[in-house]
Amino acid sequence: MRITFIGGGNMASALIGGMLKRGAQASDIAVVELLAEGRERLVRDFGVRTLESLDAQAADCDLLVLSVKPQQMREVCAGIAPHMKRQTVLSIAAGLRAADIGRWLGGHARMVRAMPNTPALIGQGVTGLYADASLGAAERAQAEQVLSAVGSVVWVDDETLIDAVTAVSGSGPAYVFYFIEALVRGGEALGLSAEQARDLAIATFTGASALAAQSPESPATLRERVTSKGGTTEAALKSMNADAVSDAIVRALAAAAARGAELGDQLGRA
Ligand SMILES: NC(=O)C1=CN([C@@H]2O[C@H](COP(=O)(O)OP(=O)(O)OC[C@H]3O[C@@H](n4cnc5c(N)ncnc54)[C@H](O)[C@@H]3O)[C@@H](O)[C@H]2O)C=CC1
Ligand SMILES: O=C(O)[C@@H]1CCC=N1
Repeated sequence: MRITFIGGGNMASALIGGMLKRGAQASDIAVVELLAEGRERLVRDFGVRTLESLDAQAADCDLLVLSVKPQQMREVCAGIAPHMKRQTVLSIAAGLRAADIGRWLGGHARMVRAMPNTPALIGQGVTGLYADASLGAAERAQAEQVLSAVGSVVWVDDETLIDAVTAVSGSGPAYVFYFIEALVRGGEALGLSAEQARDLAIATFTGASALAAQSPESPATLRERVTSKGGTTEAALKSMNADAVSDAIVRALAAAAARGAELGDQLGRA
């Protein structure tokens, strides 16, 4: 499958890096990237063909991945609309609806929306996928092939749920890093070195995540197992509950999903 990325930034690099690690051929991948330093990095890191703007050869691909910022998408689509034929188009942009992107591409119908996340870089991403019910199985499989090379995939059958996926797992790595940063800060405040606190915090996240993934028990039960009556964990969780940390996280996810819908409304109007 020949794939052309439009936009070679953070997320496209995570997808390309993951795909190459899983055996994809660099010669099957082209990347249109506006910035010269971005193109140099893509060639150096991945050995893929790079271009400043789409040419006929790169447009003649099986899958066109739109990986620019939502605010850049409409202008980008206007530039590639004359090249559109039967390619499947995969957008990873937050918020933007498939129908609006299809319209900007001159009435293109073969659209898939995906919301990946950055652990794709090490093959441990998770992606939510959506396509209109009218899209064929072969086109769905093309999109799924890219994303499943860099982690697991979850299809949703209602496009609004992509904003929920964005809130949970698209943005989610940032919350995890935020939590790790807080653990490190707390550990340092208690006298550990930065390095010790970092090692302990990251290993705890890795271990607890793996335990949650492998155990038949729910996260709530696993949490209870750590929490001895009258012990240290109980003291910490009481403090978190007093600060309504769980509710704050639920509100944060609602803010992320609302921002996705707002981006779709604002940018899609154009
Ligand atoms: N960073 C993340 O964790 C995730 C990002 N996304 C989505 O992925 C998309 C890209 O995000 P990032 O990679 O983080 O942004 P980024 O800013 O790192 O990458 C966008 C790239 O597109 C290039 N670009 C801009 N206009 C262009 C044009 N006309 N032609 C060619 N290239 C052009 C920019 O120079 C830049 O390198 C966004 O729509 C975002 O919503 C989705 C899931 C996760
Ligand atoms: O922050 C953003 O808008 C993008 C989408 C999900 C992760 N990064």
